[in-house]
Amino acid sequence: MSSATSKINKKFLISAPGKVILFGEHAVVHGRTAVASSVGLRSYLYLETREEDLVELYLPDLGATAPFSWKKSELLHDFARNLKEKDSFNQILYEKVKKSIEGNSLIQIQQQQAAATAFLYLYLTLVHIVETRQKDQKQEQFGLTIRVRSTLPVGAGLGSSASYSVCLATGLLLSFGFIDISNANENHSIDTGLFSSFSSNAELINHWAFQAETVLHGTPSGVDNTVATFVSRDTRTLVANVGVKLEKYPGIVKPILDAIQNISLYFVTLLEHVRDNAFLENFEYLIDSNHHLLNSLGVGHLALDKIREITARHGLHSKLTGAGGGGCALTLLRDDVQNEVIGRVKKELSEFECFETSVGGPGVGAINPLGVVNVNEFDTMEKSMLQEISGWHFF
Ligand SMILES: Nc1ncnc2c1ncn2[C@@H]1O[C@H](COP(=O)(O)OP(=O)(O)OP(=O)(O)O)[C@@H](O)[C@H]1O
Ligand SMILES: C[C@@](O)(CCO)CC(=O)[O-]
Repeated sequence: MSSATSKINKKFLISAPGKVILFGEHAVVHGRTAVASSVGLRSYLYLETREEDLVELYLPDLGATAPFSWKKSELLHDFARNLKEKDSFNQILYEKVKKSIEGNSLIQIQQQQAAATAFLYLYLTLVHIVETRQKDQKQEQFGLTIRVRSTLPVGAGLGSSASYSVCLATGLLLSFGFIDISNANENHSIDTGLFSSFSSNAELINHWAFQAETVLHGTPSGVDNTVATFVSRDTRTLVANVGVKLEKYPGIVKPILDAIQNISLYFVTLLEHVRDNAFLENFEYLIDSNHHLLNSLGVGHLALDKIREITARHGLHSKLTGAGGGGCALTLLRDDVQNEVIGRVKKELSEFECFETSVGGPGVGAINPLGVVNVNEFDTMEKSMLQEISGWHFF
Protein backbone atom coordinates (compact mmCIF):
# COMPACT_ATOMS: atom_id res chain seq x y z
CA MET A 1 0.00 0.00 0.00
CA SER A 2 1.38 3.41 -0.89
CA SER A 3 1.06 6.44 1.36
CA ALA A 4 -2.48 7.35 2.28
CA THR A 5 -1.48 10.76 3.50
CA SER A 6 0.07 12.31 0.42
CA LYS A 7 -0.74 15.98 0.02
CA ILE A 8 -0.72 15.69 -3.77
CA ASN A 9 -4.12 16.52 -5.21
CA LYS A 10 -5.27 13.22 -6.72
CA LYS A 11 -7.86 12.95 -9.47
CA PHE A 12 -9.49 9.86 -10.86
CA LEU A 13 -12.22 9.09 -13.34
CA ILE A 14 -13.77 5.66 -12.89
CA SER A 15 -16.26 3.79 -15.01
CA ALA A 16 -18.14 0.53 -14.42
CA PRO A 17 -20.79 -1.26 -16.49
CA GLY A 18 -24.34 -2.24 -15.70
CA LYS A 19 -25.52 -5.82 -16.12
CA VAL A 20 -28.29 -7.76 -17.73
CA ILE A 21 -29.54 -11.23 -16.80
CA LEU A 22 -29.91 -13.09 -20.07
CA PHE A 23 -31.21 -16.34 -18.61
CA GLY A 24 -31.90 -17.96 -15.26
CA GLU A 25 -33.29 -15.21 -12.98
CA HIS A 26 -35.23 -16.64 -10.03
CA ALA A 27 -33.97 -20.15 -10.82
CA VAL A 28 -30.54 -18.95 -9.65
CA VAL A 29 -32.00 -18.26 -6.21
CA HIS A 30 -32.71 -22.01 -5.97
CA GLY A 31 -29.25 -23.18 -6.95
CA ARG A 32 -29.67 -23.25 -10.72
CA THR A 33 -27.34 -21.58 -13.23
CA ALA A 34 -28.00 -18.10 -14.58
CA VAL A 35 -26.25 -16.26 -17.41
CA ALA A 36 -25.59 -12.57 -16.89
CA SER A 37 -23.47 -10.12 -18.83
CA SER A 38 -22.12 -6.61 -18.60
CA VAL A 39 -23.81 -4.04 -20.85
CA GLY A 40 -22.49 -1.00 -22.70
CA LEU A 41 -24.35 1.42 -20.41
CA ARG A 42 -22.06 2.54 -17.60
CA SER A 43 -21.71 4.70 -14.49
CA TYR A 44 -18.96 7.30 -14.27
CA LEU A 45 -17.45 8.67 -11.07
CA TYR A 46 -15.17 11.70 -10.86
CA LEU A 47 -13.07 11.95 -7.71
CA GLU A 48 -10.73 14.70 -6.61
CA THR A 49 -8.95 14.88 -3.27
CA ARG A 50 -8.91 18.30 -1.62
CA GLU A 51 -7.12 19.88 1.28
CA GLU A 52 -10.17 21.61 2.77
CA ASP A 53 -12.07 20.05 5.64
CA LEU A 54 -14.84 18.92 3.29
CA VAL A 55 -16.27 15.74 1.86
CA GLU A 56 -18.72 16.25 -1.00
CA LEU A 57 -20.85 13.77 -2.90
CA TYR A 58 -22.88 15.03 -5.86
CA LEU A 59 -25.55 12.74 -7.34
CA PRO A 60 -27.36 14.69 -10.07
CA ASP A 61 -28.94 11.58 -11.63
CA LEU A 62 -31.00 11.13 -8.48
CA GLY A 63 -32.44 14.64 -8.72
CA ALA A 64 -29.89 16.30 -6.43
CA THR A 65 -29.25 19.92 -7.30
CA ALA A 66 -26.45 20.36 -4.78
CA PRO A 67 -23.91 17.96 -3.31
CA PHE A 68 -24.18 16.27 0.05
CA SER A 69 -21.53 18.13 1.99
CA TRP A 70 -19.99 17.09 5.28
CA LYS A 71 -17.16 18.53 7.36
CA LYS A 72 -14.56 15.81 7.25
CA SER A 73 -13.43 16.55 10.83
CA GLU A 74 -17.01 16.25 12.15
CA LEU A 75 -17.58 13.00 10.30
CA LEU A 76 -14.40 11.51 11.70
CA HIS A 77 -15.10 12.80 15.19
CA ASP A 78 -18.66 11.39 15.28
CA PHE A 79 -17.63 8.07 13.90
CA ALA A 80 -14.50 7.56 15.94
CA ARG A 81 -16.60 6.83 19.03
CA ASN A 82 -19.15 4.65 17.31
CA LEU A 83 -17.28 2.58 14.81
CA LYS A 84 -17.37 -0.57 16.86
CA GLU A 85 -21.05 -0.39 17.85
CA LYS A 86 -22.76 -1.29 14.62
CA ASP A 87 -26.26 -0.13 15.50
CA SER A 88 -25.08 3.22 16.61
CA PHE A 89 -22.85 3.48 13.53
CA ASN A 90 -25.90 2.85 11.34
CA GLN A 91 -27.93 5.37 13.29
CA ILE A 92 -25.27 8.02 12.72
CA LEU A 93 -25.14 7.22 9.02
CA TYR A 94 -28.89 7.70 8.93
CA GLU A 95 -28.66 11.07 10.69
CA LYS A 96 -25.91 12.26 8.36
CA VAL A 97 -27.87 11.58 5.20
CA LYS A 98 -31.24 12.61 6.63
CA LYS A 99 -30.13 16.13 7.41
CA SER A 100 -28.77 16.81 3.99
CA ILE A 101 -31.85 16.18 1.85
CA GLU A 102 -34.11 18.89 0.48
CA GLY A 103 -37.04 18.68 -1.94
CA ASN A 104 -37.34 15.81 -4.44
CA SER A 105 -39.85 12.98 -4.67
CA LEU A 106 -39.94 10.32 -1.97
CA ILE A 107 -38.29 7.80 -4.28
CA GLN A 108 -35.48 10.21 -5.15
CA ILE A 109 -34.94 11.02 -1.49
CA GLN A 110 -34.68 7.32 -0.69
CA GLN A 111 -32.32 6.77 -3.61
CA GLN A 112 -30.09 9.67 -2.56
CA GLN A 113 -30.06 8.54 1.06
CA ALA A 114 -29.21 4.99 0.05
CA ALA A 115 -26.38 6.15 -2.21
CA ALA A 116 -25.00 8.57 0.39
CA THR A 117 -25.22 5.96 3.16
CA ALA A 118 -23.28 3.46 1.06
CA PHE A 119 -20.65 6.13 0.35
CA LEU A 120 -20.25 7.14 4.01
CA TYR A 121 -20.06 3.53 5.09
CA LEU A 122 -17.21 2.78 2.68
CA TYR A 123 -15.42 6.09 3.21
CA LEU A 124 -15.44 5.93 6.99
CA THR A 125 -14.55 2.26 7.16
CA LEU A 126 -11.56 2.83 4.87
CA VAL A 127 -10.49 5.94 6.80
CA HIS A 128 -10.62 3.85 9.96
CA ILE A 129 -8.45 1.15 8.38
CA VAL A 130 -5.91 3.70 7.19
CA GLU A 131 -5.81 5.39 10.58
CA THR A 132 -5.38 2.10 12.43
CA ARG A 133 -2.50 1.12 10.15
CA GLN A 134 -0.80 4.44 10.65
CA LYS A 135 -1.66 5.21 14.24
CA ASP A 136 1.92 6.17 15.06
CA GLN A 137 2.14 8.64 12.21
CA LYS A 138 0.72 12.13 11.95
CA GLN A 139 -2.65 11.99 10.21
CA GLU A 140 -3.25 14.23 7.23
CA GLN A 141 -6.53 12.83 5.93
CA PHE A 142 -7.64 14.65 2.83
CA GLY A 143 -11.08 15.87 1.86
CA LEU A 144 -12.87 14.63 -1.24
CA THR A 145 -15.11 15.75 -4.04
CA ILE A 146 -17.04 12.94 -5.72
CA ARG A 147 -19.65 13.21 -8.45
CA VAL A 148 -21.45 10.39 -10.21
CA ARG A 149 -23.28 10.28 -13.51
CA SER A 150 -24.60 7.23 -15.29
CA THR A 151 -26.06 6.25 -18.63
CA LEU A 152 -27.90 3.45 -16.80
CA PRO A 153 -31.52 3.85 -15.74
CA VAL A 154 -31.77 3.86 -11.94
CA GLY A 155 -33.70 0.99 -10.38
CA ALA A 156 -34.75 -0.64 -13.66
CA GLY A 157 -32.99 -3.96 -13.18
CA LEU A 158 -29.86 -3.11 -15.16
CA GLY A 159 -27.56 -3.11 -12.15
CA SER A 160 -27.19 0.63 -11.60
CA SER A 161 -26.56 0.07 -7.89
CA ALA A 162 -23.80 -2.48 -8.47
CA SER A 163 -22.24 -0.20 -11.05
CA TYR A 164 -22.39 2.74 -8.60
CA SER A 165 -20.94 0.58 -5.80
CA VAL A 166 -18.07 -0.64 -7.97
CA CYS A 167 -17.24 2.95 -9.00
CA LEU A 168 -17.34 4.09 -5.37
CA ALA A 169 -15.16 1.25 -4.09
CA THR A 170 -12.63 1.76 -6.90
CA GLY A 171 -12.48 5.53 -6.42
CA LEU A 172 -11.99 5.28 -2.67
CA LEU A 173 -9.43 2.46 -2.88
CA LEU A 174 -7.47 4.49 -5.46
CA SER A 175 -7.62 7.70 -3.45
CA PHE A 176 -6.40 5.96 -0.28
CA GLY A 177 -3.60 4.28 -2.23
CA PHE A 178 -4.78 0.69 -1.70
CA ILE A 179 -4.72 0.14 -5.46
CA ASP A 180 -2.97 1.82 -8.35
CA ILE A 181 -3.96 2.55 -11.93
CA SER A 182 -0.48 1.66 -13.19
CA ASN A 183 -0.89 -2.06 -12.40
CA ALA A 184 -4.66 -2.17 -12.76
CA ASN A 185 -5.09 -5.65 -14.22
CA GLU A 186 -2.02 -7.40 -12.85
CA ASN A 187 -2.49 -10.29 -10.49
CA HIS A 188 -0.55 -9.49 -7.36
CA SER A 189 -1.08 -10.09 -3.71
CA ILE A 190 -2.54 -7.17 -1.79
CA ASP A 191 -2.08 -7.38 1.94
CA THR A 192 -4.09 -4.56 3.40
CA GLY A 193 -3.25 -5.51 6.95
CA LEU A 194 -6.63 -5.22 8.60
CA PHE A 195 -8.67 -7.24 6.18
CA SER A 196 -7.83 -10.44 4.35
CA SER A 197 -5.41 -10.42 1.46
CA PHE A 198 -6.54 -10.43 -2.13
CA SER A 199 -4.85 -11.77 -5.23
CA SER A 200 -5.87 -8.95 -7.56
CA ASN A 201 -7.12 -5.38 -7.55
CA ALA A 202 -10.38 -6.60 -9.05
CA GLU A 203 -10.94 -8.98 -6.13
CA LEU A 204 -10.34 -6.19 -3.62
CA ILE A 205 -12.69 -3.85 -5.48
CA ASN A 206 -15.32 -6.56 -5.62
CA HIS A 207 -15.06 -7.13 -1.86
CA TRP A 208 -15.67 -3.45 -1.05
CA ALA A 209 -18.30 -2.97 -3.75
CA PHE A 210 -20.18 -5.84 -2.14
CA GLN A 211 -20.06 -4.02 1.21
CA ALA A 212 -21.60 -0.98 -0.46
CA GLU A 213 -24.23 -3.15 -2.15
CA THR A 214 -25.15 -4.63 1.20
CA VAL A 215 -25.81 -1.14 2.50
CA LEU A 216 -27.72 -0.13 -0.64
CA HIS A 217 -29.98 -3.12 -0.36
CA GLY A 218 -30.83 -2.48 3.25
CA THR A 219 -29.22 -5.38 5.06
CA PRO A 220 -27.59 -3.47 7.95
CA SER A 221 -30.07 -2.98 10.75
CA GLY A 222 -31.35 0.45 11.73
CA VAL A 223 -31.37 2.12 8.37
CA ASP A 224 -33.61 -0.24 6.42
CA ASN A 225 -36.23 2.39 5.81
CA THR A 226 -33.66 4.75 4.49
CA VAL A 227 -31.76 2.48 2.24
CA ALA A 228 -34.42 0.15 0.84
CA THR A 229 -35.65 1.35 -2.52
CA PHE A 230 -39.02 0.32 -3.91
CA VAL A 231 -37.44 -1.87 -6.56
CA SER A 232 -35.43 -3.97 -4.19
CA ARG A 233 -38.47 -4.44 -1.94
CA ASP A 234 -40.42 -5.71 -4.97
CA THR A 235 -37.58 -8.05 -5.84
CA ARG A 236 -37.66 -9.52 -2.36
CA THR A 237 -41.41 -10.12 -2.60
CA LEU A 238 -41.19 -11.70 -6.04
CA VAL A 239 -38.35 -13.95 -4.96
CA ALA A 240 -40.27 -14.95 -1.84
CA ASN A 241 -43.40 -15.75 -3.86
CA VAL A 242 -41.48 -18.14 -6.09
CA GLY A 243 -40.18 -19.82 -2.93
CA VAL A 244 -43.74 -20.25 -1.68
CA LYS A 245 -44.81 -21.80 -5.01
CA LEU A 246 -41.85 -24.18 -4.92
CA GLU A 247 -42.86 -25.38 -1.49
CA LYS A 248 -46.51 -25.70 -2.39
CA TYR A 249 -46.11 -27.32 -5.83
CA PRO A 250 -42.67 -28.97 -5.84
CA GLY A 251 -43.65 -31.49 -8.52
CA ILE A 252 -44.45 -28.64 -10.90
CA VAL A 253 -42.07 -25.86 -9.92
CA LYS A 254 -38.92 -28.00 -9.63
CA PRO A 255 -39.10 -29.12 -13.27
CA ILE A 256 -39.70 -25.49 -14.30
CA LEU A 257 -36.54 -24.44 -12.45
CA ASP A 258 -34.67 -27.37 -14.03
CA ALA A 259 -35.89 -26.34 -17.49
CA ILE A 260 -34.62 -22.81 -16.86
CA GLN A 261 -31.31 -24.27 -15.74
CA ASN A 262 -31.13 -26.22 -19.00
CA ILE A 263 -31.79 -23.03 -20.95
CA SER A 264 -28.79 -21.38 -19.27
CA LEU A 265 -26.58 -24.40 -19.84
CA TYR A 266 -27.68 -24.77 -23.47
CA PHE A 267 -26.95 -21.09 -24.06
CA VAL A 268 -23.41 -21.57 -22.73
CA THR A 269 -22.82 -24.37 -25.24
CA LEU A 270 -24.34 -22.21 -28.00
CA LEU A 271 -21.73 -19.53 -27.31
CA GLU A 272 -19.12 -21.85 -28.80
CA HIS A 273 -21.02 -21.71 -32.09
CA VAL A 274 -21.93 -18.06 -32.46
CA ARG A 275 -21.03 -18.09 -36.14
CA ASP A 276 -23.34 -21.01 -36.96
CA ASN A 277 -26.45 -20.14 -38.95
CA ALA A 278 -28.67 -21.68 -36.30
CA PHE A 279 -27.18 -19.62 -33.44
CA LEU A 280 -29.69 -16.78 -33.55
CA GLU A 281 -32.67 -19.07 -34.11
CA ASN A 282 -31.66 -21.09 -31.03
CA PHE A 283 -30.97 -17.94 -29.02
CA GLU A 284 -34.44 -16.64 -29.85
CA TYR A 285 -36.06 -19.94 -28.88
CA LEU A 286 -34.31 -19.77 -25.50
CA ILE A 287 -35.50 -16.19 -24.98
CA ASP A 288 -39.11 -17.18 -25.67
CA SER A 289 -38.99 -20.33 -23.56
CA ASN A 290 -37.36 -18.64 -20.58
CA HIS A 291 -39.97 -15.90 -20.67
CA HIS A 292 -42.88 -18.35 -20.64
CA LEU A 293 -41.31 -20.37 -17.84
CA LEU A 294 -40.91 -17.19 -15.78
CA ASN A 295 -44.56 -16.42 -16.42
CA SER A 296 -45.47 -19.83 -15.07
CA LEU A 297 -43.51 -19.01 -11.91
CA GLY A 298 -45.85 -16.05 -11.47
CA VAL A 299 -43.31 -13.27 -11.96
CA GLY A 300 -44.66 -12.02 -15.30
CA HIS A 301 -46.63 -8.87 -15.94
CA LEU A 302 -49.12 -7.71 -18.58
CA ALA A 303 -46.80 -4.88 -19.59
CA LEU A 304 -43.97 -7.34 -20.20
CA ASP A 305 -46.22 -9.46 -22.39
CA LYS A 306 -47.28 -6.34 -24.26
CA ILE A 307 -43.62 -5.60 -25.02
CA ARG A 308 -43.24 -9.15 -26.29
CA GLU A 309 -46.29 -8.77 -28.50
CA ILE A 310 -45.18 -5.46 -30.00
CA THR A 311 -41.64 -6.63 -30.69
CA ALA A 312 -42.88 -9.99 -32.06
CA ARG A 313 -44.91 -8.10 -34.70
CA HIS A 314 -41.54 -6.99 -36.06
CA GLY A 315 -39.93 -10.42 -35.82
CA LEU A 316 -38.08 -9.62 -32.59
CA HIS A 317 -37.90 -11.76 -29.46
CA SER A 318 -38.14 -10.42 -25.90
CA LYS A 319 -38.15 -11.75 -22.37
CA LEU A 320 -38.43 -10.26 -18.93
CA THR A 321 -35.07 -9.74 -17.28
CA GLY A 322 -34.34 -9.42 -13.58
CA ALA A 323 -37.00 -9.88 -10.95
CA GLY A 324 -40.03 -9.32 -13.19
CA GLY A 325 -43.45 -8.25 -11.92
CA GLY A 326 -43.01 -5.17 -14.12
CA GLY A 327 -39.42 -3.97 -14.23
CA CYS A 328 -37.50 -4.61 -17.37
CA ALA A 329 -37.67 -6.63 -20.59
CA LEU A 330 -34.83 -7.31 -23.00
CA THR A 331 -35.28 -7.53 -26.76
CA LEU A 332 -32.62 -9.12 -28.93
CA LEU A 333 -31.64 -6.85 -31.84
CA ARG A 334 -29.93 -9.07 -34.38
CA ASP A 335 -27.26 -7.39 -36.54
CA ASP A 336 -29.52 -7.73 -39.58
CA VAL A 337 -32.36 -5.68 -38.06
CA GLN A 338 -32.62 -2.40 -39.96
CA ASN A 339 -32.46 0.91 -38.09
CA GLU A 340 -35.81 1.80 -39.59
CA VAL A 341 -37.41 -1.25 -37.94
CA ILE A 342 -35.77 -0.38 -34.63
CA GLY A 343 -37.17 3.14 -34.94
CA ARG A 344 -40.67 1.82 -35.60
CA VAL A 345 -40.54 -0.62 -32.69
CA LYS A 346 -39.33 2.12 -30.34
CA LYS A 347 -42.21 4.32 -31.46
CA GLU A 348 -44.73 1.58 -30.75
CA LEU A 349 -43.09 1.10 -27.37
CA SER A 350 -43.31 4.81 -26.59
CA GLU A 351 -45.22 4.20 -23.36
CA PHE A 352 -42.09 2.40 -22.10
CA GLU A 353 -38.56 3.69 -21.73
CA CYS A 354 -36.18 2.07 -24.23
CA PHE A 355 -32.40 1.76 -23.88
CA GLU A 356 -30.34 0.45 -26.77
CA THR A 357 -27.05 -1.10 -25.71
CA SER A 358 -24.54 -3.80 -26.48
CA VAL A 359 -24.13 -6.95 -24.39
CA GLY A 360 -20.64 -7.71 -23.07
CA GLY A 361 -17.69 -5.37 -22.78
CA PRO A 362 -15.11 -4.41 -20.19
CA GLY A 363 -15.55 -4.23 -16.44
CA VAL A 364 -14.39 -1.45 -14.14
CA GLY A 365 -11.75 0.92 -15.48
CA ALA A 366 -10.04 4.12 -14.34
CA ILE A 367 -7.99 6.95 -15.82
CA ASN A 368 -6.33 10.10 -14.63
CA PRO A 369 -8.77 12.70 -15.98
CA LEU A 370 -6.10 15.40 -16.30
CA GLY A 371 -6.32 16.75 -19.85
CA VAL A 372 -9.39 14.58 -20.53
CA VAL A 373 -12.14 16.17 -18.47
CA ASN A 374 -12.23 18.55 -15.51
CA VAL A 375 -14.82 18.60 -12.76
CA ASN A 376 -17.04 21.25 -14.40
CA GLU A 377 -16.97 19.51 -17.76
CA PHE A 378 -17.83 16.24 -16.04
CA ASP A 379 -20.93 17.86 -14.52
CA THR A 380 -22.20 19.43 -17.71
CA MET A 381 -21.12 17.27 -20.67
CA GLU A 382 -23.64 15.20 -22.61
CA LYS A 383 -23.74 11.69 -21.18
CA SER A 384 -23.09 10.29 -24.66
CA MET A 385 -19.72 12.12 -24.57
CA LEU A 386 -18.77 10.27 -21.38
CA GLN A 387 -19.06 7.06 -23.39
CA GLU A 388 -16.54 8.46 -25.91
CA ILE A 389 -13.75 8.80 -23.33
CA SER A 390 -10.95 6.34 -24.05
CA GLY A 391 -7.65 5.27 -22.53
CA TRP A 392 -9.14 3.33 -19.61
CA HIS A 393 -6.98 1.06 -17.49
CA PHE A 394 -9.22 -1.92 -16.81
CA PHE A 395 -8.90 -3.82 -13.55
N1 LIG B 1 -26.36 7.27 -11.16
C1 LIG B 1 -26.44 7.03 -9.86
N2 LIG B 1 -26.01 7.93 -8.97
C2 LIG B 1 -26.06 7.68 -7.66
N3 LIG B 1 -26.58 6.55 -7.11
C3 LIG B 1 -27.04 5.63 -7.95
C4 LIG B 1 -27.01 5.81 -9.35
N4 LIG B 1 -27.55 4.73 -9.92
C5 LIG B 1 -27.93 3.91 -8.90
N5 LIG B 1 -27.63 4.44 -7.72
C6 LIG B 1 -27.90 3.86 -6.40
O1 LIG B 1 -28.42 2.55 -6.59
C7 LIG B 1 -29.78 2.44 -6.16
C8 LIG B 1 -30.60 1.61 -7.17
O2 LIG B 1 -30.54 0.27 -6.76
P1 LIG B 1 -31.63 -0.81 -7.23
O3 LIG B 1 -31.12 -2.14 -6.83
O4 LIG B 1 -32.95 -0.35 -6.78
O5 LIG B 1 -31.66 -0.65 -8.80
P2 LIG B 1 -30.78 -1.31 -9.94
O6 LIG B 1 -29.41 -1.64 -9.41
O7 LIG B 1 -30.80 -0.39 -11.10
O8 LIG B 1 -31.59 -2.61 -10.28
P3 LIG B 1 -31.20 -4.16 -10.04
O9 LIG B 1 -30.46 -4.26 -8.73
O10 LIG B 1 -32.54 -4.84 -10.02
O11 LIG B 1 -30.37 -4.52 -11.23
C9 LIG B 1 -30.28 3.88 -6.12
O12 LIG B 1 -31.27 4.01 -5.14
C10 LIG B 1 -29.03 4.66 -5.74
O13 LIG B 1 -28.85 4.65 -4.35
C1 LIG C 1 -34.76 -12.47 -9.29
C2 LIG C 1 -33.27 -12.51 -9.17
O1 LIG C 1 -32.81 -13.79 -9.63
C3 LIG C 1 -32.62 -11.47 -10.04
C4 LIG C 1 -33.05 -10.07 -9.76
O2 LIG C 1 -32.34 -9.14 -10.60
C5 LIG C 1 -32.90 -12.34 -7.72
C6 LIG C 1 -31.46 -12.69 -7.41
O3 LIG C 1 -30.81 -13.44 -8.14
O4 LIG C 1 -30.98 -12.19 -6.36
